[in-house]
Amino acid sequence: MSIQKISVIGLPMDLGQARRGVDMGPSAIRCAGIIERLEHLNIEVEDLGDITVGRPENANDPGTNLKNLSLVAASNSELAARVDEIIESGSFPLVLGGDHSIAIGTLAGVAKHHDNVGVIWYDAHGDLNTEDTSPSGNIHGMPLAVSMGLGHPDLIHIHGSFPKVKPENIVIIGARSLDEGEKELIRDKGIKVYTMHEIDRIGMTRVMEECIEYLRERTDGVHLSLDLDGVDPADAPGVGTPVIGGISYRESHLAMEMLAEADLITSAEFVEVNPILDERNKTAIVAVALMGSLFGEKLL
Ligand SMILES: NC(=[NH2+])NCCC[C@H](N)C(=O)O
Ligand SMILES: [Mn+2]
Ligand SMILES: [Mn+2]
Repeated sequence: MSIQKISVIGLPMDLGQARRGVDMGPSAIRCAGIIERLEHLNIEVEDLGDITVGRPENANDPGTNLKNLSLVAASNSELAARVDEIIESGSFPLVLGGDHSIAIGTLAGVAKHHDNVGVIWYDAHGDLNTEDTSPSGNIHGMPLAVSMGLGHPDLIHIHGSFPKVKPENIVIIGARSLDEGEKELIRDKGIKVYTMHEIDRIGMTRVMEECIEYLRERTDGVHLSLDLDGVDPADAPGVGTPVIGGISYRESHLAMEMLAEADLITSAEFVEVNPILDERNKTAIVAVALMGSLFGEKLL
């Protein structure tokens, strides 16, 4: 089943982390031409605009070290409902962030439609912290744990019962910065991870072949959650938590083309584009090129 229609929706939220500006991500990605790019691919495209995000009155809710918990939770509930609606209508949800905490809402909306959803987490980080292990209190470091049902009740209960995703249905690609608690969780739950070591060692081609085969066997739909900081900061400098030694633009491009060929992905989000930290919108341009490839763009 190839994709007939894509619905683009933005969540311009920067409250899941400490560096302002990632709320301008959806706008930067539209400026880089995402809608026109997708329209060229003979797929019907609709742009649903952006979800409205509340203004933070004080950074911390009483009784928790999670920053902006109530606003992050509210925005994610709204996103979950919108993603749910998009899938219900037979369209493919393409979510533009925003910081990575928005994956909580996307996955909650997606999970409604699957018994066994798979996730590709393309990221320098694991985003597997809980309030007990987080070094920062930033919710963008937690969405994958939340989606497994681990974390604050206000987050794990968004849009339905938990867990949204089973640990054995997750593949992390590009990891090179993991906190101690995250490493423990990965070992504990047996989450499949291709760190930069494996990418260097066996190459992106084999990593993607293995990843595709692994998820095809066990899932009934696969969500791609692509954090632009998975890409090396030389190619994607406009991110709030850059980590050197990342996946190149070329390798990322290949990974997206292989996913397009595999016809495996059923929803996607591109997050953490921060135009304030960027160089002439380079990171948004990279994001748009990767989306083009994901949806089947070819040179010839
Ligand atoms: N989506 C991201 N960029 N996450 C970065 C997380 C960094 C760190 N592990 C933390 O918990 O704060
Ligand atoms: Mn990251
Ligand atoms: Mn991330």
